[in-house]
Amino acid sequence: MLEGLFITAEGPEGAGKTTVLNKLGTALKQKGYKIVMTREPGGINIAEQIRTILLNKENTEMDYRTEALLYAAARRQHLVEKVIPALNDGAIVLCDRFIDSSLVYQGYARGLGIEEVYSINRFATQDLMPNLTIFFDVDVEVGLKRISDNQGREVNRLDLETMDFHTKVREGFKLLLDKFPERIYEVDAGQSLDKVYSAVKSKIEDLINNKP
Ligand SMILES: Nc1ncnc2c1ncn2[C@@H]1O[C@H](COP(=O)(O)OP(=O)(O)OP(=O)(O)O)[C@@H](O)[C@H]1O
Ligand SMILES: Cc1cn([C@H]2C[C@H](O)[C@@H](COP(=O)(O)O)O2)c(=O)[nH]c1=O
Repeated sequence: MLEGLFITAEGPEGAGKTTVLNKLGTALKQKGYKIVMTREPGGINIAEQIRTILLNKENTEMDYRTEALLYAAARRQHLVEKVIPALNDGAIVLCDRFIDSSLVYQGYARGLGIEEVYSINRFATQDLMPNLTIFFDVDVEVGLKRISDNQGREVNRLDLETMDFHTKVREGFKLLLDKFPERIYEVDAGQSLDKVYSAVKSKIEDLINNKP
C-alpha cells in the first residue's frame, strides 16, 4: 500500500498545467508538505532521453505504435525510479501528464484505440493510477496561442500537429471524463490564471484533508 498521493495534470497544449502545478508545489512546500514535482515524458534521466526522441521535430517518420511504446517505456522507468519511491516515502507527487495523455494523444487522436493503448500502459504501470487527475480544459486555439506567445517554450513535434489533431486531443480528454468520472476533475482553464489556480488548489486541498 502506497502512503503518498499521486496527482496528475492533463489537458491540451498551453492549458496552463505546468504554470499551475509549479505554483501549487511551491505553496504546498511552504506549508510543510513533502512534495515531488515531476513530468512525463521525463522526470528522470532515461525518460528525459526518451522525451528528446519523442519531441524532436526532425523525427517526422515516427510510427504511431513506436510513439505509443516509447511513451509507455518512459512512463515505466519514471514510475519505478521516481514516482513509486516518492509515494512509498509519503510524498505528494505532482506529475505534469501521465497515462491519460497516452490514451488521448496515441489512442484517440492518432486512432490507435483507447483500449489498445490502455492495455500496453497497464503492462507498463501494473495498474498504478493517480488518486486524482486535474483536466485543464481550454479551447484549442487559445492554448496554442498561449504557447506561441511564450517565447521561452520551444515548439516540439506534437505542437506541430494539425488543428484537427489538437481538436481531437481536447475531445479525447472529454471522453475520459466519462470513463474515469471518480478520478478526473475538470477545470475551466480558459479563465484567468488566478481563478484556475484557486479551483485546482481547493480540489487538491480537499483531497489532502480527506486522505484516510
Ligand atoms: N489561465 C491562463 N491565462 C493566461 N495565460 C496562461 C494561463 N495559464 C497559463 N498561461 C500562460 O500560457 C503559457 C502556457 O502555459 P503552461 O506552460 O503552463 O501550459 P501547459 O499546459 O503546461 O502547456 P504544454 O503541455 O503544452 O507544455 C505560459 O506562457 C503561461 O504563462
Ligand atoms: C505523456 C504524454 C505526452 N504526450 C505529448 C503531449 C505533449 O504534446 C508532449 C509533451 O509536452 P509537454 O510540453 O511536456 O506537455 O507529449 C503524448 O502524446 N503522450 C503521452 O503519453
